[in-house]
Amino acid sequence: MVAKELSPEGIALSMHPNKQPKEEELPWKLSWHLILPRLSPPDLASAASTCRSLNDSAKFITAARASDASGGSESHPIPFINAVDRVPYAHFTYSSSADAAFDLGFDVGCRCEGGACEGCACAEGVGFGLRRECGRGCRCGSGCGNRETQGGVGARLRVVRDPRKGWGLHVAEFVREGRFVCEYSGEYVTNEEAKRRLTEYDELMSGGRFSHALLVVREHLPSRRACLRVNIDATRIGNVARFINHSCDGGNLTLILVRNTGSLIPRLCFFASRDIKEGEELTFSYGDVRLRPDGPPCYCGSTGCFGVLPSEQT
Ligand SMILES: C[S@@+](CC[C@H](N)C(=O)[O-])C[C@H]1O[C@@H](n2cnc3c(N)ncnc32)[C@H](O)[C@@H]1O
Repeated sequence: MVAKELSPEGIALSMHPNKQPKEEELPWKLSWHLILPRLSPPDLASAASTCRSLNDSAKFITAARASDASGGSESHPIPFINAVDRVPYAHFTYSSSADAAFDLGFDVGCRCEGGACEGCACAEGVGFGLRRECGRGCRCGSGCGNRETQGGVGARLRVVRDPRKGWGLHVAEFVREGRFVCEYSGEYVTNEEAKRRLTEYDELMSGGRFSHALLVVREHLPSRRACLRVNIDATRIGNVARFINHSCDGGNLTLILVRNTGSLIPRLCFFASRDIKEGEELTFSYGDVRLRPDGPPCYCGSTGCFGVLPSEQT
């Protein structure tokens, strides 16, 4: 098989796996070293099979990706640990916080000076399961104490492979009850787009070896007559929260909607619902199994496990 590739300069290159060019015949070598880090795992493997130097670079890139799921975006590396099979890491585009495209603008916000936001209107809670934090338009600045969930993940974490559940997120330190752990970051999608994607993901999942990370959360408005549905898809773009597995007993995390002042849509944030020991897996409840009793099998291992993974009706 001959792979025809295009270097960034637009030079078409023919690479035959059985006829390797000499190193000095590779004027495009440098370009490849810029391209390789952007390739998906299958494309990286394919490029690695063409010559020794690319193979060495690909190994280096694989090791770097496996050493930190966040690619340097968080304050601590979040390594992939796999004692189960040979999958070195999961590939996705890292985004440490959800899209801020829903902000009302820079004019909305508190006027507190020097980060003293205790008791300011931005810090007032808005009900059970809801919190408010200062936003982009607030004068207090990034050092303000009312921005607990805005500095990336709140604990040391690692991504650990399980033979039946795939990757899972574990804590690498003790986490006290109530502490912020991480935001569920991803693409905000409309209800229609969420339904379309869920149908597509269902089909892919029926073929095995695919799992998605589209989370649907319903926020009941204070009147309780209406509810706002938030769909966040971390399947392609997201942060390490996409690795949090389900537990039928509710797990050790509480999902809280956090609304930044001036932002229309809340962010979804996980807090420890109890003390969590170092090495424990982080889990939460994906929802009600009764919505879809024919869902995939659940392997949460909790004593009250329903045997079925809750999933959204498509
Ligand atoms: C948001 S992802 C979690 C990360 C996922 N394990 C991975 O490897 O990327 C959700 C998927 O994880 C798997 N999963 C999560 N909790 C599970 C459980 N309790 N039992 C079995 N599979 C689970 C299912 O494949 C589900 O579709």
